[in-house]
Amino acid sequence: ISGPMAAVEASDSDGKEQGVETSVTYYRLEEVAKRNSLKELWLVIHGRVYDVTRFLNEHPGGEEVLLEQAGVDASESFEDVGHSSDAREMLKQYYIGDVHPVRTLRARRDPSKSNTCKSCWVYWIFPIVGAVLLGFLYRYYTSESKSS
Ligand code: HEM
Repeated sequence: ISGPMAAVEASDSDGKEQGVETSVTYYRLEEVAKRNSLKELWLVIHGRVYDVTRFLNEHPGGEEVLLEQAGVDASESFEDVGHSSDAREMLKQYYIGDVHPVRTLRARRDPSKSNTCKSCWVYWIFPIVGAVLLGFLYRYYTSESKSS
């Protein structure tokens, strides 16, 4: 699954005209993680995705720290610094969307995934054991027929 998730439009009286402003684009963390270079740098702060590519050389804290947080959840490091309210205001201009709430979906999917994996393991181990056994049986019988 790749590409930004379909935009979900907030209901608005004139939704069609305002669609671009009122819609929220959801990005999966995998999508954000790909933008981890100087060419394209996204990071997550409090569930929101920010494209800070053009902010890199403007950041008073330097581009190094942003590169370190590239493509990941930077909420903690952002708070640790104790950014000013000015800095928080600046976030808005780099906001591009929210993190897709995929974790709950995955949590639901994972147990079944491991279950099917267990069973598929069983499915291929039986034929292999069977084939080895057949091999031994074949050798046993052919050696017996030779000796007798
Ligand atoms: C888009 C996100 C960010 C914005 C808009 C931003 C903005 C700013 C601004 C305006 C300052 C100047 C001080 C202030 O006003 O608080 C600053 C300082 C600083 N920022 Fe950020 N920042 C962001 C993300 C981060 C992240 C993820 C880190 C990771 C550690 C970080 C580390 C720092 C540090 C260390 C300073 C202190 C610089 C100093 O004290 O000389 N920033 N940032």
